[in-house]
Amino acid sequence: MKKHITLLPGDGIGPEIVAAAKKVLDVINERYDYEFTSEEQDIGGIAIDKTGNPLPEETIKACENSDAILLGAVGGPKWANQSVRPEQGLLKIRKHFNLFANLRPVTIFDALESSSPLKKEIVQGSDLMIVRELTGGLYFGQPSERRDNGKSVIDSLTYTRDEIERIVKIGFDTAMLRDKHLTSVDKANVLESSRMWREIVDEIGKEYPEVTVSHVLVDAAAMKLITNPKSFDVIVTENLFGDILSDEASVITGSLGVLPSASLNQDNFGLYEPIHGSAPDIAGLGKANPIGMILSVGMMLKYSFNLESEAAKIEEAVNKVLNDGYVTADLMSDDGQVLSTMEMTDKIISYL
Ligand SMILES: NC(=O)c1ccc[n+]([C@@H]2O[C@H](COP(=O)([O-])OP(=O)(O)OC[C@H]3O[C@@H](n4cnc5c(N)ncnc54)[C@H](O)[C@@H]3O)[C@@H](O)[C@H]2O)c1
Ligand SMILES: CC(C)[C@H](C(=O)O)[C@@H](O)C(=O)O
Ligand SMILES: [Mg+2]
Repeated sequence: MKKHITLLPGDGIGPEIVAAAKKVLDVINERYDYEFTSEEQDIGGIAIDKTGNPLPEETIKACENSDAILLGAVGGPKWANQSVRPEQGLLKIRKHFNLFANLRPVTIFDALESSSPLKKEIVQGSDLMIVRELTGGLYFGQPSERRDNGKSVIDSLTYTRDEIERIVKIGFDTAMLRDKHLTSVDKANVLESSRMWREIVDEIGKEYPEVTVSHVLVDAAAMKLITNPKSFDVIVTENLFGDILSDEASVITGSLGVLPSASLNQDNFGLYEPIHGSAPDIAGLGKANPIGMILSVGMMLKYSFNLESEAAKIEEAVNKVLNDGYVTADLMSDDGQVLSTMEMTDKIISYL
């Protein structure tokens, strides 16, 4: 099998974790006789510094000519107050490729049950999937601007029926492959968009009689997620709520650094990235946890290339490394051996 992948390291710890992903890809090439070629392109702050544009045309072209995209992270304090920001590059690439379906699995590794600040009996055995709408809602609404000489400001939340229907269907399809329980998270007690969302979930639910559906308001869902994570199987929700809830869910798994994601379009073309950001506080120190990035490589193998067993091998290797007591600095551990980004990567590779 031949595949070409565009690597977008981006900013902060992005280059460190994408180097880890590349190492894993190279090893998969050698051990399983695949031909995964790759090239690096710029996105985010580094692209602004070089070209003034957070998503240069050259990057788009390279991604268009690829079978999948792996992204590290974008952003950082250097660009936070500029009119052109790194995060715009990420939003643009998601929109350009119509990557509306963002899958964020939240699975706790046995060895990390004590790494969570939550009680072990609460997190033990947690396994849920957040299906986040990724190309609509507040992050893309127009107008979005300051008004009246800065005396007021507007951000707009719009969704079309089609946009809601397609992500809700992904939510139901995902539930069918799992425990057949879908929690739709909204704010229907306040927002019209959420009331329409709820109606559409109920309509589409009729086509999935085997799936039980719960509607939960986002504020209550935020509470329930960390008090009773095992009550969730699949969560389907709009862009902003999914962003916030997925970072919150990382508390269950011990660290933001271990959660991967897939952002897919209707043809299963995908961009794969850990859910965390560029972690400016630890950038360049070799402290970044590469697990979220490496599991994102696994998601790429599974969702874009149909290599399920190879994806499972990556997860198993991560599981074994953690079971043997190896951790990175972000994972609270009393007796674990703390490894750097590359040491952790090499350890995972040695267990592959
Ligand atoms: N997909 C993305 O590219 C993405 C996602 C989220 C945030 N961001 C951007 O990243 C920048 C920093 O944002 P932030 O600080 O709010 O969030 P962040 O996710 O970068 O960091 C939050 C905390 O988690 C830690 N952390 C994150 N990833 C880690 C890893 N792999 N290993 C160990 N520790 C890790 C950080 O050190 C920090 O303490 C901002 O510019 C933000 O817009 C980008
Ligand atoms: C950086 C930002 C635009 C991004 C988002 O909100 O989608 C990030 O927080 C994420 O979760 O991928
Ligand atoms: Mg986020």
